[in-house]
Amino acid sequence: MSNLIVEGGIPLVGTITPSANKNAVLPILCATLLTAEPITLHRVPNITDVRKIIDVFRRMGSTVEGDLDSGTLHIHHDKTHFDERIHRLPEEMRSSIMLIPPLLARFGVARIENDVQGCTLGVREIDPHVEVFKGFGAAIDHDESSLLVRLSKPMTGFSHWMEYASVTTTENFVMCAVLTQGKSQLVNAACEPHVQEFCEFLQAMGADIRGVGTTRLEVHGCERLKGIEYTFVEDFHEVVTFLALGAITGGNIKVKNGSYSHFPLLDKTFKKFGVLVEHADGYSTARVPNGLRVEEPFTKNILQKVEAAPWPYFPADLLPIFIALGARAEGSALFWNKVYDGALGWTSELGKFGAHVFQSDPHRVITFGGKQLRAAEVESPYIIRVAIALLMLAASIGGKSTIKNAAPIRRAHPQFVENLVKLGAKIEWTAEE
Ligand SMILES: CC(=O)N[C@H]1[C@@H](OP(=O)(O)OP(=O)(O)OC[C@H]2O[C@@H](n3ccc(=O)[nH]c3=O)[C@H](O)[C@@H]2O)O[C@H](CO)[C@@H](O)[C@@H]1O
Ligand SMILES: C=C(OP(=O)(O)O)C(=O)O
Repeated sequence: MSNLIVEGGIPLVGTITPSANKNAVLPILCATLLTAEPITLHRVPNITDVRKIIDVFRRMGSTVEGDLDSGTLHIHHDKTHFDERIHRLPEEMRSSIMLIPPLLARFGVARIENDVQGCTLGVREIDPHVEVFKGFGAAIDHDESSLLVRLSKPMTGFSHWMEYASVTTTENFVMCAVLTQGKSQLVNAACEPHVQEFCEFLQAMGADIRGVGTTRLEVHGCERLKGIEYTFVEDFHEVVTFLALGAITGGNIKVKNGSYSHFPLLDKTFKKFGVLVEHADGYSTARVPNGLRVEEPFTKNILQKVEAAPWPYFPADLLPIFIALGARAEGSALFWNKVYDGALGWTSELGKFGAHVFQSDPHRVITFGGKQLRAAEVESPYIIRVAIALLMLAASIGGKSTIKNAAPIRRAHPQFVENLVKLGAKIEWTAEE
């Protein structure tokens, strides 16, 4: 188990260039398998999920050159082979399921282990994915430990209305459709910034995808996709995380940000806690002029609230970051996770810091902020952004705190602790994985 030891109470100050968004990088890495031409990627983050995918590429005979220290990778899937009896796709990461469409397109078969759960946020269904694979003409065999997907003839165009806007199912739908003859349509598609970046990457490869950024996608299949060179944009999760870290520690972090257009609702949510975000000259900054304080709603008998749902709502993955702000800010706020049914149990850990947070049902917690907090030893579940939320509180409180099991941070944020040290934090890992 990897733990983080934090000597808190130090305002974090400085300038940060965020990494790329794990949830754009991983589907894009999977999509590279859709072409046998060389692909060059820049700003690839050195995170555990990326290393696992690269490892499986190499085991399948693909060439992956370059290195994750420089962030540039040259990927060539020209000698790639796949044997479903030998090749196990990476487990404990949700993105493994996005290797299925390119493997199907190239080899007509893919097998994935059941454990493609990723963060332990509650139920993470595979049924919507199965529905998509079947819709494109695949047959599914399911045993206790794995899912075998097979094609006996080329995929055919498919029109589908999803029950809910699932991110990875949308990406899988698009990957099935881009090389399938004819037209495919998806209604209730996810449109998160990472889904948009992923579709734009495929468009650059030559895919005909219409409606990117909306909930209706239309894909016209093409014969082949070409190799390209691509540079990842800054991760909005990381931009938000560093702004929040600056705000909660009473510091000031200037964060490089190339995508202000995604920020209006995020900025508004920061403002609910007294944090004023400004964007100028390619950077974002946050000020807390009157201390962390929950903005009173005008409507009587309601709490200030943050409501997380599929984009363009506030993103569920960022909820823990704002729960940490809520636990610190004077006043009460309701946090409502409309996506996951098991993503809030960890909030009981906040009590160890002396925070008052009440879970009213599987989807909602209320923070009663502004309490006197103390350093503590807390344990993170296997949820990336929760390890960060616990770290945020620890960094804001004087004294030494321990975040046990903080390793999930490494799934999404390269050099995270090193970056915090550069900003003035006293923080270190205690045990290596
Ligand atoms: C690799 C990757 O990109 N992972 C992200 C992706 O996971 P992932 O694509 O697995 O998440 P989904 O969008 O499928 O949603 C996850 C689960 O939430 C429930 N659900 C979701 C939406 C909804 O309207 N109703 C509903 O019930 C379902 O049980 C579903 O299984 O999107 C999630 C939701 O933004 C993020 O937390 C993950 O970080
Ligand atoms: C939940 C996350 O990732 P995954 O779906 O890969 O577990 C996340 O990125 O916060």
